[in-house]
Amino acid sequence: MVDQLRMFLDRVAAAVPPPDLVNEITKLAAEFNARLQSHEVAEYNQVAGQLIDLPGRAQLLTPAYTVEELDDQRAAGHVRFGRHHLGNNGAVHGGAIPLLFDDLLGRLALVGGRPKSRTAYLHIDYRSITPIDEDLQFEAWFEREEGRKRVLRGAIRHNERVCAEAHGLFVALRPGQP
Ligand SMILES: CCCCCCCCCCCCCCCC(=O)SCCNC(=O)CCNC(=O)[C@H](O)C(C)(C)COP(=O)(O)OP(=O)(O)OC[C@H]1O[C@@H](n2cnc3c(N)ncnc32)[C@H](O)[C@@H]1OP(=O)(O)O
Repeated sequence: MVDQLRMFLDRVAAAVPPPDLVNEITKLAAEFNARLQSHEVAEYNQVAGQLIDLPGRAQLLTPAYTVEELDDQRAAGHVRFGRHHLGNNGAVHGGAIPLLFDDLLGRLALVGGRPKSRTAYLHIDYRSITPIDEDLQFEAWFEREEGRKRVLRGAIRHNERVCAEAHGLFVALRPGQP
């Protein structure tokens, strides 16, 4: 379902459909929304975002990224942004790139039984255009850990070319901290 919805968002961004098709799709979407509404659950029971083995944790907000290598210091894999994440002129929107890094670095910050943390800051350097519709490689790694503070870095590459780099601080939550 999530794969189809990701594709749907890409198609919506890319298409200029005739008015009768717009009306038909609007009715179908309204019907799906009504059917899903009757199955709504509380946040801690929801499945979206919890399916760690699916691209982007099955969370539509995040681009579909797949982790292929993971240990408690480093993660690597690939990501593909589609038309939904287009900024302009073939380049990924500048706001979609931190979405990937926040999720990826935040996820690595948890590995190895570390307690939950939240992003305190996330700095992005846009080094070159990040293209849509291309397989891109990413890497994330720990720079250092000091008490509750975890400093992580990440990079997205298109083959040998660095597209973007990230530098983030994640602070481990104290018991009871939301
Ligand atoms: C089967 C199950 C599968 C489940 C599968 C789940 C997978 C799951 C993957 C999740 C992946 C998503 C990851 C998204 C992660 C978010 O996006 S979280 C959302 C965005 N972030 C937020 O909303 C955070 C909002 N801010 C806060 O809550 C608080 O400011 C913080 C960050 C917790 C820190 O507050 P605090 O705990 O009061 O920390 P505080 O004592 O002030 O500071 C601690 C240290 O950090 C330093 N510090 C704090 N903030 C800063 C800053 N901005 N700059 C520099 N230093 C700072 C302090 O100076 C201090 O340093 P030391 O004095 O100890 O040297």
